[in-house]
Amino acid sequence: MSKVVKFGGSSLADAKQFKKVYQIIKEDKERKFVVPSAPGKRFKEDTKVTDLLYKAYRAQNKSEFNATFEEIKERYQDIIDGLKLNISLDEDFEIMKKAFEDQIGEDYAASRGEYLNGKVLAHYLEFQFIDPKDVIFIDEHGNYDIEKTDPILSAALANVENAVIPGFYGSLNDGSGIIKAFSRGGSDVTGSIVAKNGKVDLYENWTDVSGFLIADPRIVKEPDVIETITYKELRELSYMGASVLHENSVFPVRSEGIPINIKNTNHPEDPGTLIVESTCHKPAHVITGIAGTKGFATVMIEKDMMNSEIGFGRKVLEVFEAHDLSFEHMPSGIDTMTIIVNTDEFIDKEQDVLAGLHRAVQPDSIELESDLALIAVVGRGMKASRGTAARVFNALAKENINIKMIDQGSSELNIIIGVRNCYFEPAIKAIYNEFID
Ligand SMILES: Nc1ncnc2c1ncn2[C@@H]1O[C@H](COP(=O)(O)OP(=O)(O)O)[C@@H](O)[C@H]1O
Ligand SMILES: N[C@@H](CC(=O)OP(=O)(O)O)C(=O)O
Repeated sequence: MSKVVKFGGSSLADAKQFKKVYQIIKEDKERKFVVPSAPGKRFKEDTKVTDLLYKAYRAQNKSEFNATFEEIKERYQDIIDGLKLNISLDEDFEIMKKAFEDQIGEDYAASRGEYLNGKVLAHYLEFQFIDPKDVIFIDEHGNYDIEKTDPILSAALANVENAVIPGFYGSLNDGSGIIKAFSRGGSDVTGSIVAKNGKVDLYENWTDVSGFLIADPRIVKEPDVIETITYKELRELSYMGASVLHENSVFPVRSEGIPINIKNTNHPEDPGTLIVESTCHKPAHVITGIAGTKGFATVMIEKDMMNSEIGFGRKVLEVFEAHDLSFEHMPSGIDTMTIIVNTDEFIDKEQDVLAGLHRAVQPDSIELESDLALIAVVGRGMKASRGTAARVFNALAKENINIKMIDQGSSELNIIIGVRNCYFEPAIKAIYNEFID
């Protein structure tokens, strides 16, 4: 049996956390490959190193740049000193400084957090260091290039006893050697790619909570841990905002049937959450989890007899496509069609989109609102039980929360509800209390 272990930024925030990580790795020889993130927050108001790197790269003047760069250097020096390691990152910082000044690329800048942490961790563990720029290839949209990566990465891991492979980045897949990062939280994806190509039996994802929780612990106080969850359920929850695991981490391991175990670095004895393809384990509750995100906008298009106009939906969606906008949901009535989009992506393009829609489908009216939060109630147990939607609606009605949108897929794995941003937290609490005693 062999394992990949990914440690998130919270698990590697300072020397004290590094020591826990060392202990965890050294007590189990099966923990062969280690994927570290950049140092995360040491306390609530702290800044993640990745955010400092973005800040340094975007600095408006020399003094802001110097101050931020020094802060980053200190974060690593504190770790090195705290662990009494005989390693210097001076040369790396010199190269970085020059590259930042030459504005070599934001992804390069962000990736240095994982690169440096990987170097320190590999030295501490006395494991081989593998730079993902040589073995992981990512396309321009931030997706990993399976064909290019898999043969190279699996060959690189085949004859290695132990290795540290930093998370979050690789090279652009066009042969240029340019550093390319995944989207935020992407070290989880690296862990999954390494698990697949290292042909391991288990992917352990170590973080600061004892597993995937039924709801966000920042909204619901001490929510129950989900013991077992399927890849499908997990993807729904992480896509909708459960940030503990990147939504794209599912794919590489899913094709190989490798389970993911979410574990707590601060409480390694806790069993955590097991994420599997399929399971006979009955879920503890009708719903497995609740997650959501604020910040969506609705574009409500009204036109009499819309229902009889063949091609109406296609023409509407083509306008969004032409403006490089993806849509989240599309509830519709006889004479109305609503497109739900991410407000941040939409806001700068809204007037162009409106003009495009008028040209494309000549609607009677278009109404915009930008105050929507989406909440997903997810559970493989929903298929077998009746009245789940009614319970969700009742719970919200009792709290006087108006539902602005409902979407239930025919897979019966999830119900998506739209509420105004201000009802986001109360709605999650109400649903949690309805289903979890
Ligand atoms: N459903 C959930 N279950 C567990 N944690 C969640 C959930 N939703 C949000 N979180 C948050 O995700 C955090 C862990 O993810 P993240 O900050 O990315 O950790 P790491 O630094 O280990 O990568 C938790 O501290 C918690 O606040
Ligand atoms: N450090 C990167 C990548 C990452 O996955 O970090 P973490 O494991 O701390 O979420 C980020 O902050 O986005």
